Amino acid sequence: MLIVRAPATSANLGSGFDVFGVALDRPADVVRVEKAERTTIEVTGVGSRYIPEDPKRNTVGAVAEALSAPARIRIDKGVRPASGLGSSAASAAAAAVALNELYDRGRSREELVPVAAEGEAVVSGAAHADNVAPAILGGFTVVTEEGVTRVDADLSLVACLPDIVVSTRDARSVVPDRVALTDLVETVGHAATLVAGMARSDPDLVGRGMADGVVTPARADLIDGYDEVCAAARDAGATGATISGAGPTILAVCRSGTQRAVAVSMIEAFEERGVEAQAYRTGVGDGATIYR
Ligand SMILES: Nc1ncnc2c1ncn2[C@@H]1O[C@H](COP(=O)(O)OP(=O)(O)OP(=O)(O)O)[C@@H](O)[C@H]1O
Ligand SMILES: N[C@@H](CCO)C(=O)O
Repeated sequence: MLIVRAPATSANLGSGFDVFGVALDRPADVVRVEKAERTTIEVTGVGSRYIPEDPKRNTVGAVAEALSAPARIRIDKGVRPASGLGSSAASAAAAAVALNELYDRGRSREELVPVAAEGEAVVSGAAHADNVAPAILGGFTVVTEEGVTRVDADLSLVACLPDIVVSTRDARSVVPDRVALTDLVETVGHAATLVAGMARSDPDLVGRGMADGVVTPARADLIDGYDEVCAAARDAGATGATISGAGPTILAVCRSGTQRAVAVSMIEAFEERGVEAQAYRTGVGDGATIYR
């Protein structure tokens, strides 16, 4: 048997829709795999009752198929599904790394990114890799058609998860399919600022670069209290806050020493709207890790 842990991830970071992603220290999924005649899946842990065990409907089933690696797969969920924390991607990434090792397929970590993205197509209809890339490689990642670029970064983060469910499929349906040139120019500026900030582990640049006037405003209505929670995070010392992935989690970047205050303020702002929430005090983390 092989055991692999893969982390939660936060995609988009505002200006990098379907391109940027970052691995978080926590939470994480743990996946156990054993060779078998055919693939079977068991799911336990956070939100497991909402996750199908049918290999055709679970992200790890698509990964096993793509690697021709049938297995008994047990998933212990630490990342709540439909959270905006790359729940489906964490399982897919862990399964890709585990099955590659179990069957000695010899794929590099970079080569496993499109394999794990096959799993994402099962749940959201698109094989986007912005969650699976950081879940496999760790750090901050930039995904394009040409491949993945990885940047090491060290940042203090808060991921605040309200008791609201937003499915990626629904959140994608509200994204505009055209942008004006002025919006494009502004987005390129923000995205470039964010990448420079990641390369320098500079929370001010990253926070500034998270601004986005295209996708985020269209999705903000799906999260009750979005504006208030972002404002509370900034007032408590965050340099920026935005929707994590497709939401409803809100990701905040913290100045040194402000992480606890940011977490508390975000929870309280949700509570003022009558929404329960929990906050992960986290940072930029490693990718999938194999435990034999
Ligand atoms: N192994 C899995 N883990 C979690 N969700 C899964 C898995 N396999 C299938 N799903 C389904 O995927 C959906 C959750 O994925 P979704 O992409 O909506 O959320 P997320 O991964 O938390 O968010 P995001 O991609 O925005 O960060 C649920 O409908 C769930 O049943
Ligand atoms: N980039 C994706 C991430 C969610 O899976 C989105 O925002 O729809």
